[in-house]
Amino acid sequence: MKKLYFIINPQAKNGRCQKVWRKLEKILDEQNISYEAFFTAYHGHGKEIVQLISEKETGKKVVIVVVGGDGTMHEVVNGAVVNKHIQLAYIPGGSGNDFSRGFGIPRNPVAALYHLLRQLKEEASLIDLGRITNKDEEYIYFVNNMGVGLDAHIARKVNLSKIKKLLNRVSLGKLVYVYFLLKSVFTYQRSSIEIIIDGKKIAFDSTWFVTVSNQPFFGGGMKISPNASPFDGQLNITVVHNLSRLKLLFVFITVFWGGHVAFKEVETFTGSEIRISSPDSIQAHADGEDIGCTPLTTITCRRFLPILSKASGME
Ligand SMILES: Nc1ncnc2c1ncn2[C@@H]1O[C@H](COP(=O)(O)OP(=O)(O)OP(=O)(O)O)[C@@H](O)[C@H]1O
Repeated sequence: MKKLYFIINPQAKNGRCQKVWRKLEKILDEQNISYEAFFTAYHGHGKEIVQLISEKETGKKVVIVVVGGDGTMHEVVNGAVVNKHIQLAYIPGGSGNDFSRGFGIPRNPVAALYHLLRQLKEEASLIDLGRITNKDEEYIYFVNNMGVGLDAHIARKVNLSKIKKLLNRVSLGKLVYVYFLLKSVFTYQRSSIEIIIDGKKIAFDSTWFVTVSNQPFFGGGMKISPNASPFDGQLNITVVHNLSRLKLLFVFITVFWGGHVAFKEVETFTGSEIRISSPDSIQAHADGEDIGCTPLTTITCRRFLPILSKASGME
């Protein structure tokens, strides 16, 4: 049996993840499953805990299970990439949980735990990751998506918001992205952006955002990139530009089923190296976490991270 570690963000979903963990802990204890649990205490701690586990278990195969949201998964992924003997798994405990949508993991945390326990006996699947190089030449990996423009602006607002707490309390946490979109749509300043995809330069005026996806979902269930797959060695780029504020709202409704890609103002591309720059620096995010501003270069890291999940529809 592989050694099992849990990294729990007790603050995910505004503290409701603690309740989720208590349920999971009870099942693990009832089934006499041996594990160790660590709790994140601050932003960035998830990555540090992975390093700690890795030093303790040098060279041994271990499974690290994230119990939290996409932000915690992002931190753990960034710790795990340098330790090839670590396999990752995920139990949704956050507000958005797009990782579980994109990787076929049950949305119910208890069902996700049983799913994981079954997967422990199986081989892990190697998935693609995106790797961003920022202007300080630092690497930032993402598992879901990265973006520049309005999506990063909203991600920052969401992370700092009090309304998220309120919505989580009535189990509507994933609507927080919708709330901030509605708030930002009439004030956000669009920009010119230049993208170079595998050497081919494309310039866009009046751009709302550019999203680079490894899997289809963003922002708590929006199907921003319906064709993205973490197994194809490619990243999927979505550019929304030259669109009036009112029409953006209309197009936005269709993003929940991926219908937005039919609009002429929504352009999609695929590539394995994407350079994004702009005359003024524009906010960027990776997996919903603030990562500074443009210019940025993103590449695909093909079949880079072992993940324990093999739901139907996945390779
Ligand atoms: N103990 C802690 N106190 C405060 N913030 C923390 C703590 N542990 C982790 N964090 C930070 O909380 C942020 C949000 O965490 P996470 O994404 O897991 O939950 P969420 O926002 O509820 O879910 P989602 O991202 O799926 O919407 C992350 O940036 C993470 O670094």
